[in-house]
Amino acid sequence: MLHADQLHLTARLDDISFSLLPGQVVHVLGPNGAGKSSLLSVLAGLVPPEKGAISLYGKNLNEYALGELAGRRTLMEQQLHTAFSLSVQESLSFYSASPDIPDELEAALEIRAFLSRSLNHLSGGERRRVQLCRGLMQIWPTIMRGEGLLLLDEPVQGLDFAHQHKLCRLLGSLAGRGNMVVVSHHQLNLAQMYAQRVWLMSEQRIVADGHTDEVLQQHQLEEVFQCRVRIGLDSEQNKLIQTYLD
Ligand SMILES: Nc1ncnc2c1ncn2[C@@H]1O[C@H](COP(=O)(O)OP(=O)(O)OP(=O)(O)O)[C@@H](O)[C@H]1O
Repeated sequence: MLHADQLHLTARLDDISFSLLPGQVVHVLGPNGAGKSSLLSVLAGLVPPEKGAISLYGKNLNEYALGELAGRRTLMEQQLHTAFSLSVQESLSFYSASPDIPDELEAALEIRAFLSRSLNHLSGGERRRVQLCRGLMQIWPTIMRGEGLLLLDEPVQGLDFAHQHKLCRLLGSLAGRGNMVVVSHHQLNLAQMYAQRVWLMSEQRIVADGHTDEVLQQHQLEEVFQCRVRIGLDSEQNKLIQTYLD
């Protein structure tokens, strides 16, 4: 269980409280600058909150040794770092004791085909898939026990549609084992399809926290995103969210 109480981080996050239960998938939505990345960094223990406390499985985040935390939670950051000219295989080996990509990860991310290639010679979407694989392999034994905290900042950025869906299904399946997943992005329809819970952020606060259907409502989305929203049904009666400007 992840519990955050009255977080406050100088001008970047304000008075945020929640509890996240094992097995939950939360999608974090909000306009640019709303505080999504800041929140994920704080939950990862990379940035201490100025006020308030976060506990992970009953223990305060700041009481975890760095190595213990690195085996318990993973944070996939928005930026793709490719400063070194490493091969994909070398890059994975920095993060995981085992060199083998678990079959479940390969099925969703499909990176074995370019293991020997340099990270710098991959496309943006391919690099993103490697980055995801690396982050998940970092805590794979914990994920297998269903005790991981997965914090993913805009992981679908750059992925083609099939890989966006494969990733969302993978995250659902990992949550099904008991892992907690917090994923930020800007795709309302992915949240509609795959989130169990949505945190809608605006101006460094969570302004709505609840079941996907409760949060993804026209008036609420229009207010937060300052954009017109139309929610309809497709031919198979699935909800479809469209955004537009007048
Ligand atoms: N390192 C930093 N130091 C100070 N302020 C920062 C820093 N990083 C971000 N900010 C500011 O904090 C606020 C929240 O930024 P954050 O990156 O968390 O937003 P976000 O919701 O992830 O946005 P986006 O959708 O653009 O990724 C913004 O006003 C931003 O300018």
